[in-house]
Amino acid sequence: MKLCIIGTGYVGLTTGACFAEVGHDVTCVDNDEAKVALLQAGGMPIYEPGLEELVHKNVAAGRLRFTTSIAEGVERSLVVFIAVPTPPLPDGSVDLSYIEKVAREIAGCMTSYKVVVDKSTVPVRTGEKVAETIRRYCRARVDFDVVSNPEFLREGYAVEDLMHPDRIVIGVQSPRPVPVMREIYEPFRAPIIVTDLNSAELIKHASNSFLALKISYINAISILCEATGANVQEVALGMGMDHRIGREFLQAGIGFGGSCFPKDLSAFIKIAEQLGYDFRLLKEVQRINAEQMDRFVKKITDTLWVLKDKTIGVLGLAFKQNTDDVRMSPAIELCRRLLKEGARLRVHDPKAMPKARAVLPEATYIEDMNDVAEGCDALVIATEWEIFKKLDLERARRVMTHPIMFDGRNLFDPREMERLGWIYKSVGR
Ligand SMILES: NC(=O)c1ccc[n+]([C@@H]2O[C@H](COP(=O)([O-])OP(=O)(O)OC[C@H]3O[C@@H](n4cnc5c(N)ncnc54)[C@H](O)[C@@H]3O)[C@@H](O)[C@H]2O)c1
Ligand SMILES: O=c1ccn([C@@H]2O[C@H](COP(=O)(O)OP(=O)(O)O[C@H]3O[C@H](CO)[C@@H](O)[C@H](O)[C@H]3O)[C@@H](O)[C@H]2O)c(=O)[nH]1
Repeated sequence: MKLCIIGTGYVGLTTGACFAEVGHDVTCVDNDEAKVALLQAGGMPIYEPGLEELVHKNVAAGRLRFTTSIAEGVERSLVVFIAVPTPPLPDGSVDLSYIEKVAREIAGCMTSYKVVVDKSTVPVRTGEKVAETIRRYCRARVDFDVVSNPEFLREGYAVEDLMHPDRIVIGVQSPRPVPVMREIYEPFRAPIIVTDLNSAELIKHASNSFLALKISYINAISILCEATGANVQEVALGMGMDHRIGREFLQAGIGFGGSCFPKDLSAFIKIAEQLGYDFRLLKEVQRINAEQMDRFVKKITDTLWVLKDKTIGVLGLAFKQNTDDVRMSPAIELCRRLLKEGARLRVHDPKAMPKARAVLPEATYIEDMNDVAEGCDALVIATEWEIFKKLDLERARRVMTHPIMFDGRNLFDPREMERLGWIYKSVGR
């Protein structure tokens, strides 16, 4: 099937590569000329495990190409996916100007029937607006369908999630585009659910908000664990073994971040408000998340007292492991808080240092994680990278002024750390 994806970011690029991998003919469009030139030259704008090989392989096979021209992509394809940003406005609502602009541009160059599929995360009722806009701006007066097909991939695991999705959601206004959408997804052998447009849009915001709720829930439980000497990881394990609860998204830590949860939560609260419902449950999820960071910073200041002129080593800058993405990263937020208190920072991340330098220029960037501890008054673990578990703890202890570690992601075993001579503080244990 001939597909066009408008917006070649995390979602557009990874989705485009996976569609090509299963045999579709894919044109990825982006208005960022530098990004398109980089991709055309064989470069990669993001780090995502397995993506580079997939892109190169499918470009070489002639199934995947990059362009800055929406007209070219639309002309060539039957199905046009929209994967542009839907960033937050200052009041928490969604900036839909990217979606509206692209809808107008698609309409302007349609000369035959198209299925226009929204993959960006949007407020309920956006699809209806997209359909209205296309109808209004389509000079050729051709027929079209609008579909909502939300994306559930996780950064760092995007290829895996796209190739083996839990489910595919297809929201439609009529049955007409359903066979085409089924044909696109047939090679992925995943359950497909067909809903109305509004339900599909709600599924995305409701899912992300529920996952964020799960994290805030376990973070709240971590407070009770600290107050009683219980261990939040054992509590999470015991809860999660009930299949109705599930083990995932019960990792206590310094809170959730990233380009999705914080903005989607604010958006959903705003959408609910506009629909006449005060979603207090989700406001509490936000509050717990913010307080989790406050509590962790307090843990550091309570132990180190004055941070001015102290040197702190921070391991992790990405908003989670396996990615170089630092958008709304709790690790970056933590670094800013420590800098504000006057601390000097020595920082390291396996993949995110180039992107972090742009938003956190004040820190000293260290190439080898085992060199970070040199001369530090404390070490902080801010991102859950597995590789940090291999840190040379003996060497770190020797080169620090004091062997103190604040583990915001519970990577180490508290008893083992004490045995090794560390003052070790983690979350909920
Ligand atoms: N990042 C994720 O893990 C993820 C997962 C699921 C859903 N989403 C949603 O998908 C959407 C895209 O997110 P992302 O992380 O891929 O964003 P991104 O910023 O990485 O990529 C968006 C791309 O769209 C391009 N763009 C903007 N306006 C354009 C236009 N008029 N024409 C052509 N290209 C244009 C930008 O240059 C950019 O390359 C958002 O709604 C997001 O909430 C993101
Ligand atoms: O038990 C957990 C799980 C995650 N996190 C944090 O939560 C944030 C988000 O993690 P994750 O959900 O794995 O990453 P994203 O790539 O942002 O993916 C989420 O947001 C995407 C964009 O909407 C959705 O497609 C995905 O389904 C949804 O998981 C990160 O800061 C994690 O450190 C925790 O603190 N504890």
